Amino acid sequence: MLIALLPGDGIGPEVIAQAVRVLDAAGCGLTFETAPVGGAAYKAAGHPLPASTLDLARRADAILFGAVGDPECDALERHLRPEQAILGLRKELGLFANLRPVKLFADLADASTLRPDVARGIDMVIVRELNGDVYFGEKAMRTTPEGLREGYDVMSYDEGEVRRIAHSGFQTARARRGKLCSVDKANVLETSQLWRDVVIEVAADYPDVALSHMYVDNAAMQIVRDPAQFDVIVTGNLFGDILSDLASMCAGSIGMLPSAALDTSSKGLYEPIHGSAPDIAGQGKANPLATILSAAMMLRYSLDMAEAADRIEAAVAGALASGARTPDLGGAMDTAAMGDAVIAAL
Ligand SMILES: NC(=O)c1ccc[n+]([C@@H]2O[C@H](COP(=O)([O-])OP(=O)(O)OC[C@H]3O[C@@H](n4cnc5c(N)ncnc54)[C@H](O)[C@@H]3O)[C@@H](O)[C@H]2O)c1
Ligand SMILES: CC(C)[C@H](C(=O)O)[C@@H](O)C(=O)O
Ligand SMILES: [Mg+2]
Repeated sequence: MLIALLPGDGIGPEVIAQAVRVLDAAGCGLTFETAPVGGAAYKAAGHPLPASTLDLARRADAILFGAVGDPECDALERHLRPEQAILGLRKELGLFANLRPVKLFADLADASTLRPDVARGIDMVIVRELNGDVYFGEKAMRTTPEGLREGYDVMSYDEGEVRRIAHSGFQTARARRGKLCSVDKANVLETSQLWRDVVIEVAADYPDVALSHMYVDNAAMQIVRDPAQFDVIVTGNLFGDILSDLASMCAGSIGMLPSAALDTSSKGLYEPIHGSAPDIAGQGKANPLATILSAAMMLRYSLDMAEAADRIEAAVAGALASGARTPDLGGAMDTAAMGDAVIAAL
């Protein structure tokens, strides 16, 4: 099995290195090919997503992605910025369904920003649409007739885009506790009204799943008030981006949340939900567990290696149970030492 390794920028290479060590230690027998992406690729090749990197991503059985984003690239034109690489990969490969599991490991209740009794209820998946929404609508800067600068980004979804992510949401819920909460802003946005209408239509195919709807502002509050009420959330690209960072702190740290970006085939891109964290890059402070858990998702969803995925997830739980903590979790362990702890638990 060929894995495209795209470490990217900042802490990306640091966390990817630990995931590769864990995959090797688990005896997965994978072949890795590495390619530059993001700011690193811009600096080396003049483009954040070089054709050779996209080609590797297309050839590989799965993609393991670190993070992109480099403050030195902030002044570039938008199409050359590092973040375009991850947006481009998701779009070019048609990876529209982003599964972001939010789970509290048994030993991490003390790291959650919620009271431990509330935090213990967290076990949900955020199913985030990845190929549409305000991310991919027409966008530009222009000057108004009054001479004012104006920026705009068009938010849109067509019903086909909503229907396919709704199916992902219902199928994810069906395989879990059978509860799906669709999150939108239908009280204000036409995009969201269409979203809600189509989700209700798709629900007819899933009579075994209990569907509810929630406005996104309320959802943000409810996730921190009582996360146990959620099984699966399905939502659009922007709302899912924001809610998943918010939910991560309920589970202890943004360094804990993995993700899978999937199409309808077995191909997938796996990445932590966090970014390149320039504030801690190069200091060994990054928590690699989100990336290690992303690698486990890759084994499960793309490589048909569920047993190895289970072992890696159990090893993460074991490392945490043994007291392993990076600084984001209130400890002092460095990135490689956390990798060591997972390998020891394996
Ligand atoms: N998928 C991606 O590649 C992705 C995702 C989010 C942000 N970004 C990019 O990353 C750059 C930085 O963005 P940001 O600061 O808003 O978000 P970020 O997720 O990089 O960091 C937010 C905060 O969380 C901390 N953090 C993140 N990951 C951590 C980890 N594994 N262990 C410990 N602490 C961790 C950081 O130190 C920082 O304080 C930007 O260029 C942004 O566009 C990329
Ligand atoms: C870097 C950025 C484009 C990206 C997004 O908004 O999707 C990130 O925040 C994420 O969550 O993967
Ligand atoms: Mg994000």
